[in-house]
Amino acid sequence: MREPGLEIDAISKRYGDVVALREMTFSVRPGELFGFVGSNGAGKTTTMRIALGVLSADSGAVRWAGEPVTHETRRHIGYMPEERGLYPKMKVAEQLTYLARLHGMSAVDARASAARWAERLGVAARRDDEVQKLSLGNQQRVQLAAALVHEPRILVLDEPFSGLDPVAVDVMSQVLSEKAAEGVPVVFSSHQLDLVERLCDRVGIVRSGQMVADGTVAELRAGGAVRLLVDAPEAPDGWADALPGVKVLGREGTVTEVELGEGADDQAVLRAALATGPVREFARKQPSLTELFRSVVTQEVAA
Ligand SMILES: Nc1ncnc2c1ncn2[C@@H]1O[C@H](COP(=O)(O)OP(=O)(O)OP(=O)(O)O)[C@@H](O)[C@H]1O
Repeated sequence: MREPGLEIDAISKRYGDVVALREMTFSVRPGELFGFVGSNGAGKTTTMRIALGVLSADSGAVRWAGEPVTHETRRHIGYMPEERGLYPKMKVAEQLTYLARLHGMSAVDARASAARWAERLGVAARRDDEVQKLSLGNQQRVQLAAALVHEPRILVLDEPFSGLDPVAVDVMSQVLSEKAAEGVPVVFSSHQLDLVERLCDRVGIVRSGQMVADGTVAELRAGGAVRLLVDAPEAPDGWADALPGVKVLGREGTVTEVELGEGADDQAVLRAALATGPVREFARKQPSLTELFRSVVTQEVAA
């Protein structure tokens, strides 16, 4: 049996009349990079805060390696809060060392770890500067160093990529992949879906406080509708409109994009295209994570 890792089991949470989470459920295995995506207000931050224990759930459980998460377990979680949490007037190295000490490291180990992570995240030259004097992107690098400095066994990061320049995005991506390769379960939220698609082993899409899709990008694709690209240069406008179960999504130049509904036949689309003249291309289109996400969010509006 595979190690269970971090399990979020049927967590519900209300803020007064607002239902923030409804039986939110997912798990992140050791060594897995899990992308947590959803619209604004879908419940990602609330879930992460509950996993960390800074907020309590109304019901449900958070487990690590099959056991309820305790105060002791939480010392081994590296957390990057959305609201960020650095002391503005403390110097970079001082702050990282302090946070490592707070998680139980010896003074010597804490200093060494602070220096190592400052170097790795490209802020070593600013080690003696107050955090408030750094640019926002550099503050964010320090924030990631703060989440990593005590060598956590679990990483929970709330929008770690927001506001970073492309070089910092690369550094952050590498660090997260390395941590996962060391066996750490890594969960992070992001609205940058191209990045999530590139980086993550698994993705969870949250809608209105519930996990509505959870799997590898390939698995999520398999659950979505089939789309076809048909390049038929002589086809008149509307050539595919009357085909049963077929929805025309658009046409660019000579290429028409269609979506196949329940019971629709791709061969019927091909025959209809050939009836108009030559067909230069007839292919299945792989939807991007952004397109999959949009279709889930659209279902929300339709529901
Ligand atoms: N302290 C609070 N008091 C009242 N309602 C809250 C509070 N915190 C969050 N909410 C509500 O709970 C819901 C979930 O919010 P949450 O911040 O978890 O979403 P999110 O997915 O992290 O959003 P975003 O992508 O915008 O950061 C929203 O409806 C939000 O307005």
